[in-house]
Amino acid sequence: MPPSFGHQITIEKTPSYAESKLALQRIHRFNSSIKLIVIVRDPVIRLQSSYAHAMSKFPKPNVTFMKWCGGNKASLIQRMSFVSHVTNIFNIFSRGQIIVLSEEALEFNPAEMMHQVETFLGLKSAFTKDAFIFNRQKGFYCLNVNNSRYKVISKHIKTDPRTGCFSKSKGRAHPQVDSALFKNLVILAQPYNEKLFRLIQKRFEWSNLENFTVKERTEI
Ligand SMILES: Nc1ncnc2c1ncn2[C@@H]1O[C@H](COP(=O)(O)OS(=O)(=O)O)[C@@H](OP(=O)(O)O)[C@H]1O
Repeated sequence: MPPSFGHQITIEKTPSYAESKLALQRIHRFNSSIKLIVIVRDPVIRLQSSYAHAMSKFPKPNVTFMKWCGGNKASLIQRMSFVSHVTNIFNIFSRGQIIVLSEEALEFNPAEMMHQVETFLGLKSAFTKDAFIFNRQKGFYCLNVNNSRYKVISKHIKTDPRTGCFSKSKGRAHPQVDSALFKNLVILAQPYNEKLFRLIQKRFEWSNLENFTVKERTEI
């Protein structure tokens, strides 16, 4: 951890820590009052995102999303279920130390989500609505480079200074998904989503059999 002054807080971002009980226990030993921000995502979209990530690192043109998912139900469930990881976090840390947020909230309402994070961390509010601007080409909210705080914010958050957007690796095109496969994935994920919602005592509007639609961004 880099040193920080009394008026600063240090933030560290390593998603894989959440998947390791040992890492969580070691973090607790390091600082038992640390605050944790857990961001989860619609698991079916998360799976598409993992595929896009894997293909960009090691391109395999013949490996379609369906092939990549494979027929191993247990392995798919393992990749789409977050509840066991979040249970570990809840068992090791007290509830007041943890905030569970969704990628969807970050993607579609970044100002509101940043406000929640600032409140949770006990910080003064810095991110107002006009700190963000929707970029049609990117398809995401980006930082508003014309906002008076952009200069300060951009010292800490790496974005393209012309657009205020994250790099190409954030917001990759997702694979087109066959609707039968999508439905099967939704069915597999749903019981684990419900367990997670019960644990965290809030719900996210993730793909389910009632609102069933294949969400596609762009074909790759
Ligand atoms: N504003 C904005 N700009 C760009 N990307 C955004 C934004 N808000 C949310 N997201 C989603 O964040 C996903 C990338 O998150 P991570 O940085 O944690 O992923 S990774 O480290 O690259 O694996 C990335 O996932 P993919 O779309 O699957 O690439 C985005 O969907």
